[in-house]
Amino acid sequence: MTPLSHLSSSDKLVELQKQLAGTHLRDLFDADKQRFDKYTMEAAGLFLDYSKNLINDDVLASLTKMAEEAKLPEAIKAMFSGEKINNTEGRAVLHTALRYFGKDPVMVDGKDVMPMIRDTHKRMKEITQQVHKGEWKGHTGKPVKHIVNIGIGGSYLGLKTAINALTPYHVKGLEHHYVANIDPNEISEVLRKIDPETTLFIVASKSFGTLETLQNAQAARKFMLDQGCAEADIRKHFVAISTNLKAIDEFGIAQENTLPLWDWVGGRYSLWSTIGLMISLVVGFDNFERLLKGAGDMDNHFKTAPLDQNMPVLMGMLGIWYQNYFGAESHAVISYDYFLRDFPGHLQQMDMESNGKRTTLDGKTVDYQTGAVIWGGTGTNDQHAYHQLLHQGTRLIPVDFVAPATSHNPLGEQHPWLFANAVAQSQAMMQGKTMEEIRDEMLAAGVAAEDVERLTPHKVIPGNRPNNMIVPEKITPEVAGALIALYEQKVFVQGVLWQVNSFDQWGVELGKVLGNRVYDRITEKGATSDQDSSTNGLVNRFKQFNV
Ligand SMILES: O=P(O)(O)OC[C@H]1O[C@H](O)[C@H](O)[C@@H](O)[C@@H]1O
Repeated sequence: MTPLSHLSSSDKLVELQKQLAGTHLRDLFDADKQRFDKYTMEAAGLFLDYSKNLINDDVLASLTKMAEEAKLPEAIKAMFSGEKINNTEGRAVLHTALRYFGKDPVMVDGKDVMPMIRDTHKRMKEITQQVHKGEWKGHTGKPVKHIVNIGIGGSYLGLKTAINALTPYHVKGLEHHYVANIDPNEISEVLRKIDPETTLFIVASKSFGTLETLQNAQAARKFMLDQGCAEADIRKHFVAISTNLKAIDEFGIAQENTLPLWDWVGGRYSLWSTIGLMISLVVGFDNFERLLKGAGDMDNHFKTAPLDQNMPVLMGMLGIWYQNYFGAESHAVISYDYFLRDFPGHLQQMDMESNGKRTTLDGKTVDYQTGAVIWGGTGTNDQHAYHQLLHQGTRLIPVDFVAPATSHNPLGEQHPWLFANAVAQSQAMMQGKTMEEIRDEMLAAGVAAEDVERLTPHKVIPGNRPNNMIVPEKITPEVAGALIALYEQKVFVQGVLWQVNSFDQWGVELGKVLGNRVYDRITEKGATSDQDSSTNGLVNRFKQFNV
């Protein structure tokens, strides 16, 4: 347990944890038949059942009190109003402005950013329509049939998640591909599938300085030239998105094919920006706008709902309850929807790059745990893989199940079975199975008494494992937007309570710097001997096979 002792309301939570530690979720359900009615809520098309959490009214009241003490309402206001809350980079955090459709100005450094946002939406719509109508033509005059997003991290994970979530909305006749990794296998596979005459590459990079993206963009450019596209026609096949317009120019992408981005949009929060061009191309601009509107609805809820009826606040505070008061170390998100299969990967960057920090906003080292290890996957597949550990392992792993009530593909009884499995997993985690139940079941089935004794301990499932169920009616663009925004705001809530800057990522820099140094050693002649012995050895092994 690593309580947030910088907050005086934390003491009460320590006490409540001790009281609840001896209580089973089953008992909480038995004691209060209204538990479901009490601990469910709806916002922006998302229904949340948080009744299977180790909570009671006192816990919720104390968590709310702690959020107030941590000045969460003030922090929410500061973010939405464009204050420079990213204090290590001196930046505002305004991805929320990208999905704001109201009339009020949103000011950064004395300037309303809304007209710029509307201009770029217009531009995104134009590009999308040109491609869809076959007006955007390649160097041989053929319309675009393949679009390739070259980008990594925040310039890949979010847009891919949204695009796959919206599979039923994909426009016909366009193939979409992604190149993120510097591993040459990835781009080679994509280049093998596309037709150079009908391909449009989108180079998406906030900084336009990311190694992987620049190398892949150069490889794509070379491929086009090798395939007979003249240098002067390269512009017909490349669009670039970045804050760094100078670097785009140096790379050789025409200015008219460039979309801007702003430093107040964090990479992992950028799918709502021009980085989302790929989404607009794949699902159409109207559906992209619907995605933005859904996220905007969630923002509005987050901004206006009282803390104790606020979905991102509740989910954020419940996460803190388990990480800091029950000693949980990770948090799983499991979607019972094939189209949401990329969601956990996006959440990993969104959450772990945001709150994987150990220094408070004013430079002190924390004395409590911060960001949880986020992981997950797709049901029902994962039931046949790692759910064993969720049910009988030694660790407490809170889970969010995301399970839409209806499917875009109602095929026989498959969707009811899918949903039934989601609910059953949630119920099994909560209830477990007692020794008595197992014993009685086996005896009734005629199992020999000595086998009953031998097998019972293996079959006991402790239950009492907290979980949330998120049940939208269906994954529409609005719902997908609201769902992603829900988790973004949950991450924000936790960052405020943990007093960290959720919007920088200094930790990823060291690996990049050392990567350059190791690359220099790998490409220098002769044996390498000036690094630690492991680095020297590994570099020299590489050289042995690459003379
Ligand atoms: O969009 P880019 O500037 O190319 O950045 C891509 C990614 O690079 C870095 O690794 C950062 O840690 C990520 O936050 C970012 O999303």
